[in-house]
Amino acid sequence: MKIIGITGRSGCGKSSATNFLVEQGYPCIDADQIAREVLLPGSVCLVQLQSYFGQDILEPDGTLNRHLLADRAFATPEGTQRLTAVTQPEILRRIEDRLAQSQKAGADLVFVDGAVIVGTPFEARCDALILITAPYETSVLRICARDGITAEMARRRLDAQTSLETLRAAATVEIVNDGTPMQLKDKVKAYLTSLRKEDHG
Ligand SMILES: CC(C)(COP(=O)(O)OP(=O)(O)OC[C@H]1O[C@@H](n2cnc3c(N)ncnc32)[C@H](O)[C@@H]1O)[C@@H](O)C(=O)NCCC(=O)NCCS
Ligand SMILES: Nc1ncnc2c1ncn2[C@@H]1O[C@H](COP(=O)(O)OP(=O)(O)OP(=O)(O)O)[C@@H](O)[C@H]1O
Repeated sequence: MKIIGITGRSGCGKSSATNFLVEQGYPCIDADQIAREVLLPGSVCLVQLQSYFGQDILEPDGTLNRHLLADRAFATPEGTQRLTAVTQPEILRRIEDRLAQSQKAGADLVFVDGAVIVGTPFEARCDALILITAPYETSVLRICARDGITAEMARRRLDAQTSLETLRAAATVEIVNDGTPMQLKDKVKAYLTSLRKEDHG
């Protein structure tokens, strides 16, 4: 079974590309969705995050205040590293569980969408890595529109993430999402065609 990672910095269009692949019937594992499951009320990871980022990141009912944690964790590269160190082992374990299920179901190809693949042990599990990119200020505008945060917060989020140079060095292919959503779909389609050619040639 071939594993293809889809990565890129915040707001580049990973989810948009993955949604298209799901529409086309490809099995996709969403690492952000798994990350949400890992931080449900009562999880051990939440307790560890609280001790570093503050007791108030949890609401009185035990749910995570995602905005507050994001503000604190993405404020510095160290904070982002700490967030990753706490959550990543459990996220990777759950991704492996889902991959095993896909393999059992007879899938020959699985896509894994994750902002944090490069530099993790999961990078070596990927047979290919698609990097989605968009111009910096385009990403800022898209993040602000989607999440209702200020441009300053969006830039901070981007600046705390793995550099584009590092991501490019690890990627098999780069898809530049600087046009319309339709153009992004066309680029993903072209990649799928090249993949089929590779498999049959
Ligand atoms: C801090 C949290 C709660 C903020 O949630 P919120 O809903 O506000 O934002 P969202 O999850 O959409 O993340 C915003 C952007 O930051 C990226 N991001 C999330 N965590 C990290 C991280 N540890 N390092 C770098 N980028 C990250 C996301 O993929 C996305 O591009 C959330 O990002 C989180 O739980 N992060 C830790 C888990 C993780 O590492 N997720 C990435 C899995 S691939
Ligand atoms: N080509 C495009 N033109 C206009 N808007 C776009 C385009 N691609 C994506 N978007 C929008 O930009 C926002 C960010 O895209 P998306 O959520 O796919 O990025 P992402 O890489 O998954 O982000 P994150 O890692 O922050 O979750 C979304 O609201 C999406 O609808």
